[in-house]
Amino acid sequence: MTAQQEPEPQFEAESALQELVSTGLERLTAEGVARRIWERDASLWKTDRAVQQEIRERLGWLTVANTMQERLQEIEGLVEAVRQDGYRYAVLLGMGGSSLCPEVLRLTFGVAPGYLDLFVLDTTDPDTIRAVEERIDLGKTLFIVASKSGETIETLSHFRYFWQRVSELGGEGGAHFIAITDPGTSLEQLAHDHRFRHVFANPPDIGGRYSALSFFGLVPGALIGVDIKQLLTRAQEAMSRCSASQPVADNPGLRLGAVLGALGTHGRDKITFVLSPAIASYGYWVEQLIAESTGKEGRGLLPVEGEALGAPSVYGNDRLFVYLRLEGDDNAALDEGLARLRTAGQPLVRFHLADRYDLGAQFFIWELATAVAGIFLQINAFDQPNVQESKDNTARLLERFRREGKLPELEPVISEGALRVYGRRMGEGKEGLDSYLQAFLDQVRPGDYIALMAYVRRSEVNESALQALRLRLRDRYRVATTLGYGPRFLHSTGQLHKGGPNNGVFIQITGDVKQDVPIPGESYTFGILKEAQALGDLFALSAHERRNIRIAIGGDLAAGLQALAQRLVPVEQQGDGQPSH
Ligand SMILES: O=P(O)(O)OC[C@H]1O[C@](O)(CO)[C@@H](O)[C@@H]1O
Repeated sequence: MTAQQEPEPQFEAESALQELVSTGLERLTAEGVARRIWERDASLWKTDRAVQQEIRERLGWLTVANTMQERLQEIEGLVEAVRQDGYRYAVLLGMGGSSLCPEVLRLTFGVAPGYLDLFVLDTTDPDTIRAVEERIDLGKTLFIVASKSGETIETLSHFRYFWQRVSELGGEGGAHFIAITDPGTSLEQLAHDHRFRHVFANPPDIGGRYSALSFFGLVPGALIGVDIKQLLTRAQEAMSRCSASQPVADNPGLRLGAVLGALGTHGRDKITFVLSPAIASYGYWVEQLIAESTGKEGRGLLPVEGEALGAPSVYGNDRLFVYLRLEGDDNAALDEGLARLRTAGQPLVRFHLADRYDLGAQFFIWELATAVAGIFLQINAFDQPNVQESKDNTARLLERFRREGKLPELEPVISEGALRVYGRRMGEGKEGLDSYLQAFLDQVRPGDYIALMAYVRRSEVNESALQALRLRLRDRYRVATTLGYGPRFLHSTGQLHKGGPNNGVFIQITGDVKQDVPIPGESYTFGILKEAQALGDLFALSAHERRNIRIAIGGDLAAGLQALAQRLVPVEQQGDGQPSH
């Protein structure tokens, strides 16, 4: 069969890897996995009865596209009403699964004429909150409070802040707010108490990261003018291609799941996304899906998103590349870079997207494939047990702040210029900044990954400095790298960091807050909350004996990041893998 005739996704690899996947597909066929998934047979993942019950309550994503086709009127009614009332902006307050699909839609489709411009607020960074506020007109802004559980601290803090700001305008504050949440949550109650304009009660049998095609993705999408009916239709087409009546070999979700599962359990566990520029943000969503679903019980797949393509020499044999190629986009450099990687023997999965609405199909296919990969990994792909640890640490730290008026201050192991480093002592002769950082990075082994966790504003300047640092580390150590912004990544790769295999090397980066923002009704500010989250996560990483350091940059962040890149990977140590574009 040629690559063209092969059903999607196409999988290109050496014969040994092809065989692993064929064996995986045979297993899926023999065990009737397609049928059992649609029958919601939770024994596919776990034997424990209680866990099976929990899993059954998380499989609503399988058919939610059908359910939502029936609920379009409710969404359209809201959109028409707010447009008529002159609203021009929407700000989504939400984390992880409650925010990532809306962000992908905004970045992929833009804003249609006459619709609302959408800002997604998924951080406690005070500078970012102020920056969003500066770009909107409060009187013409609709706030979307999105939380499945209704309990998420970031989201509730944002609500308090913006509720107060809107109240200062006078008039009916509730007209500026809608909620998306599960039935019966405290957020639903809060919305009623504050007379929100509307509450979308989401089907409760869907976990956050599987909720793209539910109200969580669709309401914000409709507000910016995305044709959500079309998005759902593409998802439904994918659902029928993945139905139990299809041969497994033609089922894109199962095929992809078999590739992820079979290769992932044989050392190729760094799923490296290469995305056409117009759909590059899809990586944010799929990163959470894979990391939070699979990273637990010491196992897991690492999604690598946003890492620019490099020369073959910078990659180890732990990668699986995935190319989502959007027809008509600027793909030349990616085509070429990937052709070189194929020649070098790297395995590759390809999907062709005819247009941007094909993302509707991709949402569904990746949800199914991730669930199937979970069968290979023998984990529950629908919980996130280790996220709670960081949250609990943060709650304890905030309690202490309430009592004592301050957070604990860590003692730096090194303080040099604008950089302060916190971590374990590295032994004699490693007391200087360079020797210490070198000793820390000397722990990196093939098959590891380096995670940059930056508690700074996601501005263009910071992003390009951090991406440059990331590539320097990859090219020097030839390992996969990730870049996450805190606290956003806590709801994405954060689960895998603590619950997955102990092959991560973690660098937490913090910067000074320019101007803090209060949280009404609390003694702590957003700045304190962010610091408590950063510390809480650091403690959780240490409790799991993960290799970690914190680097605090004082003063000018851009200059500090540049200095840091040079100290972590001095020019003379830089690798040879120049990015191919
Ligand atoms: O929608 P919620 O309940 O606010 O949760 C937000 C995110 O937090 C998590 O529960 C944990 O990180 C994610 O699974 C979820 O997407």
